[in-house]
Amino acid sequence: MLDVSMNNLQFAYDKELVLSGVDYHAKAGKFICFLGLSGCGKSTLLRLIGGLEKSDPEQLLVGGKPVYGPSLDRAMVFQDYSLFPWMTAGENITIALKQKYNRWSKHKRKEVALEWINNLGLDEDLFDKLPMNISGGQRQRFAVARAFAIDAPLLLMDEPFGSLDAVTTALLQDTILELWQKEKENRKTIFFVTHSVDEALLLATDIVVLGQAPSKIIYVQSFTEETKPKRETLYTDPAVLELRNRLIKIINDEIAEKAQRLKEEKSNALSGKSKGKKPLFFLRKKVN
Ligand SMILES: Nc1ncnc2c1ncn2[C@@H]1O[C@H](COP(=O)(O)OP(=O)(O)OP(=O)(O)O)[C@@H](O)[C@H]1O
Repeated sequence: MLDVSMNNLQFAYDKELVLSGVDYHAKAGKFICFLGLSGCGKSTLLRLIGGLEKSDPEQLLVGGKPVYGPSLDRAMVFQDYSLFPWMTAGENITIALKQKYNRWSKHKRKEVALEWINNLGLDEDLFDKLPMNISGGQRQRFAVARAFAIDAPLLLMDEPFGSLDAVTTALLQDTILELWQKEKENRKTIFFVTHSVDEALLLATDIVVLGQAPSKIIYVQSFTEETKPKRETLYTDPAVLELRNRLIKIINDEIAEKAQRLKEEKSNALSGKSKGKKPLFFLRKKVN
């Protein structure tokens, strides 16, 4: 179980400021879904937590410690390219197990991998196939199986079902929820990026909406076990319907505001009235 603290977290790619001061504390065992406009910095935030980008060590703490790089404590699942294409789907799991549990025998690694393949509803015959020879849904199941198999206390998922069909997505959403809920007191902390308000409503204990870049958090909605929306009542419960409308309005307002800002910037540029944009000096932080 790991908690995550973002303290005025700022980040820029070269001179492009993406996060302008994110303050958030995720308690261990929560399922946090990030929503926000395309380009607002959701994936960047996930990459920072995962240690794939470097932040100021004081601005981001995982389990109370600064993030200096990737770690087996933080498993990641991306929308695409989640598996190494040159290994079989099964080896993608066993290699991760070898890294995490280097004393385990080959037999034990395969046994645990097969157990997780079964947990994800996959046919064991797929173990020896290359990722290119199985379906997109099966690849994502293998990626999720790998993430759960190494038992990382923190799971980072970036639109993991974004390219899958609706039925496969629904099945995988239910599987993830079931696996996460099953752990009771020892639940993983999950950060999950999505564009779908419904997906966030279905999965999250906490929905966090980021504003347009350079972004900050503009809205947070937390649920208890009792108030957390269920699939059966996602489209009938008046409280959930009201919340869905509120979230959609927040996002639509951001879209309208961004469109207006871009229009003004374009018109200023055309009329030569550039406001003299201030240069941004928030460069990628170097951590040694
Ligand atoms: N490696 C990179 N180098 C430079 N700029 C980047 C890099 N990755 C992302 N960006 C820029 O940072 C901003 C935030 O990107 P990010 O992918 O975090 O947004 P997002 O909210 O996840 O978007 P989407 O919902 O479209 O996936 C964008 O303007 C993007 O162009």
